[in-house]
Amino acid sequence: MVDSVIDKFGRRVEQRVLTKEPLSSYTSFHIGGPAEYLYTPCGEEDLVCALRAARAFKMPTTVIGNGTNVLVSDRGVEGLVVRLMETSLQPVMEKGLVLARAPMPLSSLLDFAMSQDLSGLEYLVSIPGTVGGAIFMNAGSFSQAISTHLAYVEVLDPNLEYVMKKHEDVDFDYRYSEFQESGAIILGAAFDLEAGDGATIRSTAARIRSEKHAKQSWEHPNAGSIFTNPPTTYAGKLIEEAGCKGLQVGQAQVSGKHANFIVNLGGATAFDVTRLMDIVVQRVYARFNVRLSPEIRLLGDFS
Ligand SMILES: Cc1cc2nc3c(=O)[nH]c(=O)nc-3n(C[C@H](O)[C@H](O)[C@H](O)COP(=O)(O)OP(=O)(O)OC[C@H]3O[C@@H](n4cnc5c(N)ncnc54)[C@H](O)[C@@H]3O)c2cc1C
Ligand SMILES: NC(=O)C1=CN([C@@H]2O[C@H](COP(=O)(O)OP(=O)(O)OC[C@H]3O[C@@H](n4cnc5c(N)ncnc54)[C@H](OP(=O)(O)O)[C@@H]3O)[C@@H](O)[C@H]2O)C=CC1
Ligand SMILES: C=C(O[C@H]1[C@H](O)[C@@H](CO)O[C@H](OP(=O)(O)OP(=O)(O)OC[C@H]2O[C@@H](n3ccc(=O)[nH]c3=O)[C@H](O)[C@@H]2O)[C@@H]1NC(C)=O)C(=O)O
Repeated sequence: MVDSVIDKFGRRVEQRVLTKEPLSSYTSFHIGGPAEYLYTPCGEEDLVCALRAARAFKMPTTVIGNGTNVLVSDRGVEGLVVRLMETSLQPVMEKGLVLARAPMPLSSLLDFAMSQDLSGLEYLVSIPGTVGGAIFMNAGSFSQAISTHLAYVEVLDPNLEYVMKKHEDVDFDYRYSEFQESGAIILGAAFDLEAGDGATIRSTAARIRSEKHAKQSWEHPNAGSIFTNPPTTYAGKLIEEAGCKGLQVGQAQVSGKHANFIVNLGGATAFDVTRLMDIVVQRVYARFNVRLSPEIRLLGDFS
């Protein structure tokens, strides 16, 4: 088996490739079957090397960050799964911009901004993903999003060419970035932040963090909000009013604390979660004539 990994990816990449690795260990839901190959690159040259190899073998490629907004199929994911998550990375300042690589945890970016008394990212507190995952999802809260203070994004386009895109040339919307359609891989980003008062920045972040922890469900593995909010209302409100709080399929349950969270009570499968999501969608539709759309990204085969 090791030989075939070397044959496919070469010696440079081989040591960091795991075969048939359960993805449940890499998702906040603690759900998911095996990746055929799971690769955590050591820098961008290695990443490109592995992607070229996958391409040469016509192998499908899937990118994950910290796995906090994904539901991975019980059958796992075919081909190469690239995990872009690296806790040792730190932001740097250059020409007045804060530069962050995609695999960096958002919390490191926030820590850095706070240490420099820079304001603008406080609303990203307690979002447990990476910088890359947050840009892909245009993550945010309280009507603010990571795109707000973005100066530019560096990506690998589908031809594996390096491209730098200015903020104004990227299509962003609520929980949407054009990367969800283009297939580009986010490598890094630059943020244009404002100088602020350190104490105010920290107290705002602390307040947002405690508000989120008070409302949201952190006691069992989950993936944050399951559905996006419809334009003029809240998914959690509709799900609660449709009588779905506490509804359970297998070990997956609509949280009793926040109805737009599904929690894994222990050993839930992706099948349990998708069945539960279907029931919630049907009940909300029957009651309010509103069709909820998933925010979480489904990876692997769900047919
Ligand atoms: C307790 C909890 C609270 C949360 N609160 C919030 C919140 O307040 N606001 C909010 O918006 N979200 C929230 N989330 C959801 C989630 O944390 C965010 O969407 C986060 O940005 C996902 O980042 P990630 O690195 O975990 O991405 P992943 O879940 O690993 O991936 C998400 C998607 O991004 C793609 N992707 C990841 N990295 C890259 C890359 N470098 N290039 C291209 N594609 C990439 C993946 O293919 C996948 O489709 C919460 C989740 C949890 C568990
Ligand atoms: N100086 C100040 O006043 C403030 C500073 N900050 C800083 O900003 C940075 C970002 O803060 P924050 O985003 O809150 O990140 P943190 O890394 O501090 O995480 C906050 C807490 O949330 C928990 N958590 C994260 N993800 C999940 C999950 N999926 N399910 C359950 N629990 C989870 C963590 O638990 P676990 O450890 O188990 O992962 C941790 O206890 C931090 O470094 C923090 O120090 C934030 C607010 C105020
Ligand atoms: C967690 C995520 O992001 C969160 C983000 O942290 C918070 C920050 O306040 O705002 C959004 O939640 P949300 O819209 O559910 O915010 P909340 O303030 O908890 O609830 C909105 C409204 O719904 C009501 N509500 C919520 C949950 C519930 O069980 N019942 C209910 O009636 C609340 O009372 C409130 O009036 C984001 N979710 C979406 C889909 O936009 C995520 O995207 O994964």
